[in-house]
Amino acid sequence: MSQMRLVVVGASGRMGRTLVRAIAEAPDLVLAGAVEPEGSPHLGTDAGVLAGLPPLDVTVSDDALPLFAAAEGVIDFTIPKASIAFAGLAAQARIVHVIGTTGFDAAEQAAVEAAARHATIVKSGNMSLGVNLVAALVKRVAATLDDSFDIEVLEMHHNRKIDAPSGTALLLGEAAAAGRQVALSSHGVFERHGITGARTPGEIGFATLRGGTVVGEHEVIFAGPHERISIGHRAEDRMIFARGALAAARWARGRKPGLYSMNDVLGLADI
Ligand SMILES: NC(=O)C1=CN([C@@H]2O[C@H](COP(=O)(O)OP(=O)(O)OC[C@H]3O[C@@H](n4cnc5c(N)ncnc54)[C@H](O)[C@@H]3O)[C@@H](O)[C@H]2O)C=CC1
Ligand SMILES: O=C(O)C1=N[C@H](C(=O)O)C[C@H](O)C1
Repeated sequence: MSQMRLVVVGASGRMGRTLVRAIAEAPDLVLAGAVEPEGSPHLGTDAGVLAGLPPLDVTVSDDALPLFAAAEGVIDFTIPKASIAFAGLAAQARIVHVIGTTGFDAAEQAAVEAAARHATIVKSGNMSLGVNLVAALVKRVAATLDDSFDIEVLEMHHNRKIDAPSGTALLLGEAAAAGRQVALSSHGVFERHGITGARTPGEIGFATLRGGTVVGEHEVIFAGPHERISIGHRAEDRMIFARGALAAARWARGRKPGLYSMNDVLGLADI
């Protein structure tokens, strides 16, 4: 099979630069374009140089559509508003769209779902094998334990992160809720402050920490009577997310339109 031509949007971001390096090291993939928004100081710069590599002869552009039209996939770790716009363009160009962006509200998530009627989209709050395996374990443990075990989801990230709780924390909360056969929307507790009253059985609590350069740490605690189970994951390098996103693009190539997750890519759905 020929090399898969990929466009990286948000190419100057922390993940964008990591993705450019990950594509450069993959013999079956080629960087076909790099996009940043209008006004970015990086427009016109070589995407390889931006990522700390020798030049790749791909300059950063703010004109996504012609690049999408000449590619087979777009890898997108940007912001929700941009990802929705890119979903429309990817559908128009009939290319694979891998979305790693987090922080979507309900309306934005609905817009992605609508785009997936015409586009092949893989979207996940965390593209790493490790976190998706942890999510499968969390679902299993939550299904096994009753409400006498309180579930709390903890996360810590670097001080530049703009959304909370993290996409991964929500993914793990959804896994716990699915195991318990409840909706996260009715059982999730995202803030505690002041005289909150005692914990309601069945709550799924979230706690967010921000500081320094932490790549991403998550822990799900099942706190029961006189014992506590803790399942966690520590990301040590953004390359785990980038390689996961590239695996998603390869998997999605040639698949019919729809909204897929990393469970589909990794074959973890039934664990
Ligand atoms: N699903 C996963 O495995 C992971 C998801 N993320 C998520 O990816 C997103 C990006 O994270 P970082 O790279 O750390 O952020 P960042 O702020 O370093 O990079 C975001 C980039 O997107 C660009 N951007 C914004 N609007 C754009 C537009 N309209 N067109 C083109 N580019 C645009 C920005 O200029 C910036 O370069 C966040 O939502 C984060 O939570 C991050 C790591 C892993
Ligand atoms: O913003 C980040 O950095 C990360 N975002 C994702 C999230 O919101 O969970 C994934 C990873 O933890 C890093």
